[in-house]
Amino acid sequence: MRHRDNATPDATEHRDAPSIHDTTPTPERALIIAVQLSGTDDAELHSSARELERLANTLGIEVLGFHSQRRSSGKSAKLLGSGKLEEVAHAIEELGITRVLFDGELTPRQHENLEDALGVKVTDRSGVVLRIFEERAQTRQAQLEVDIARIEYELPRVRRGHVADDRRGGGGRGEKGHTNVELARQRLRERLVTLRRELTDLQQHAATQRARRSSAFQVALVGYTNAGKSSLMRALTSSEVLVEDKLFATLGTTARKLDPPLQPEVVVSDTVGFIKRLPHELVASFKSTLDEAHDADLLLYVLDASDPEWPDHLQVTRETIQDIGANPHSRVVFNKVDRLDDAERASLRMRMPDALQVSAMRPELVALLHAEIARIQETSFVEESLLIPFELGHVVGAVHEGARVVEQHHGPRGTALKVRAPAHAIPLWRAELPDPPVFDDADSLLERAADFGLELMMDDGDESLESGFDESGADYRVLHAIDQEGDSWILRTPRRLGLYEPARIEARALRALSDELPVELPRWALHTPEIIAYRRLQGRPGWQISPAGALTWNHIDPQDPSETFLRSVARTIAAMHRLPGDELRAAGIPQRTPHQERDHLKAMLPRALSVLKPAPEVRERWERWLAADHLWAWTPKLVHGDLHPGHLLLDERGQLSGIIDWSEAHLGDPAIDLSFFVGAFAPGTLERLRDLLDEEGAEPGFALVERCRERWAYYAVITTDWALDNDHDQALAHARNLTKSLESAE
Ligand SMILES: Nc1nc2c(ncn2[C@@H]2O[C@H](COP(=O)(O)OP(=O)(O)OP(=O)(O)O)[C@@H](O)[C@H]2O)c(=O)[nH]1
Ligand SMILES: [Mg+2]
Repeated sequence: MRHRDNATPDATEHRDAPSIHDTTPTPERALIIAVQLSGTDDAELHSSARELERLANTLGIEVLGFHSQRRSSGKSAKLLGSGKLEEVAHAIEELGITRVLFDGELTPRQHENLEDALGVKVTDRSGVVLRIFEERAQTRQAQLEVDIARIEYELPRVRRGHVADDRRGGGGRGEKGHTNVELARQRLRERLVTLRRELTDLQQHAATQRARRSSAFQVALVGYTNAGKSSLMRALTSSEVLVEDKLFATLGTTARKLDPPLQPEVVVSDTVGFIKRLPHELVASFKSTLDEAHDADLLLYVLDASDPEWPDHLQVTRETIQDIGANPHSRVVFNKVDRLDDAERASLRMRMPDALQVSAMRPELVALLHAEIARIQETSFVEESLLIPFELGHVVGAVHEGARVVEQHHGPRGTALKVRAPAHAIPLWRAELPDPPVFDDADSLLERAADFGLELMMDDGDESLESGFDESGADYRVLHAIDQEGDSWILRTPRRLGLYEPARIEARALRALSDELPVELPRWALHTPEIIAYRRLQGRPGWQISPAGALTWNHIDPQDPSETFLRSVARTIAAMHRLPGDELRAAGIPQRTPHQERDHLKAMLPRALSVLKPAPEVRERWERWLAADHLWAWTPKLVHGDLHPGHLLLDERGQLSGIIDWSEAHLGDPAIDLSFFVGAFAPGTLERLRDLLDEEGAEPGFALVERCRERWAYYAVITTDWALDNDHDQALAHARNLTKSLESAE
């Protein structure tokens, strides 16, 4: 019965086991055995065994029974007690069992002992999964990954005096005995090196292939095996992808165009299914098959709605995706809802209101998924303008293919295209264009705006504005301009290169927020690395600082801010707190968790201390705040990040009508925006504002007043850090004054 003299048990099986392609009428009959360790409850034990049964079915093995035993350790050489072994041996007799499947991983020693005790072949979980992977590996890459996993699985087992059998050749089949062990191992290791090298080459090739189509919006279907990923893929792309009611129908990924097509193009990728407790030898090869998920713009977590274990499946899938460090926008998709009745669908909707309910078998539901993909693609778009010199006509073609062109302007220096496209696509085209200049005179900036079709003149009619550039900002020069109709515009141009990426984040934040808040936000009509232009908003900033440093307040009295003003602020902040974090992250708005924020602030302290040399009690105050865990338990909310009165636009009555400069916007500590009410207004203002925030339903978190006060006290450190980075003497002087005021307050 046993053939173990010249091969490990698993390797032997390959010769004996009926392949799933065999027409053999009698399927193998198997029992599953398991060890129940303390800490594993019955439900887990059985669900894992059911999964192993499905895996076995995939290999054409029929499972006829299940035996388990509670043990304190899975490490003993015999694994099961002798009584249990007898019970299993008896069942083997009774049912005509030809194979025992162990739901776990066996050491080579345990493997041997079990086979000796039971008299039939034994396969552990790794062995089963490996065999499925081998059967299903279709692409060369998948085959290589599985071969590598197989050799890694075999290598330690050669030690037992058996020479491993590398099924795909080269491993030394038939070589025998202890004397050849070292030689056999050496060969396996050499083979491993060759396989790995080939795999690396192939992966590089795959990566370049991905890069080539990456101006397309990429959707990846991920999820548990048998959830219906391949079926959905086929329904979404009208293509033939292998679909089978077996686990692991898909190994290796495939990518196809969404059908009906969208503009710009959407590519859908299918991926390998997940399982719980993936054998460790296979983890690496499995994860490498998830590269597509890594690069995706949208991940669809596909769940089988008719499988009661979907919550587990979702968790496993999410954890693995996190492990590989992928963090794109994602949606949960329940598939196979055709198998549910209305009540079941309603209850799923209660549990997962944001999940889509679809069925690969129902075209009208597939159409819903198609529409959702289109909607999410749309939210991923950014709107920017490109000026393409006439000699680079091929870029115009590429842009038309990969973007939605919303405006086109032919000027003397080239074709200007205003496009809406996935954020990652635009830099690909920009890379082919000449670098834009830095503008330090107003006329050439206006001329550049005209190249994009925006005809503006300098605004020298308004007495309160400086003519020419406003040079007060550290990063941008600002120009006030008017158009043909006399409407006012703001033009921003960076003082240096390298501000394009932060500006893109600001653009995405503005796009995501512009219709969501009860006040006006800038709408960028022109966005390029060198110019940002928008219509000036109504209202006046709460304060203005003259070039000489004099501060004037508009429409509010900082000593007694009106109820109208404070309520309008509270209402806006409440609206910001209500925005769903997921959507904002998906729209490209960065997040800082309490942990990250604290580390970020801590890191500034040493340099600021050495420059500011504060009194000991001030230093202690700063350190105490950073160490007080209870003040760092807030939930990240949308914050403006630099909400001083100069960024608040007010109408005549002092009501907030607009907010400008969202360059620091992120998901973070709500106290950041509110701390200015400690620093810039009369004592007691923050407490008044807090009560209004409560009334308006804002969620700034616990201990708000203390958090704002301490954050304000730390503002001296933050300002110092910024002043040193930007070589800004005025800001440094300001930070010193703040520090002094803290000393006298103590
Ligand atoms: N009733 C029903 N069955 C479906 C649906 N979608 C898929 N199936 C069936 O579910 C089984 C698995 O489908 P696949 O598309 O191969 O699943 P997969 O997620 O790609 O599986 P792996 O490639 O193994 O990870 C097949 O028998 C499909 O016919 C659906 O919406 N409704
Ligand atoms: Mg599949």
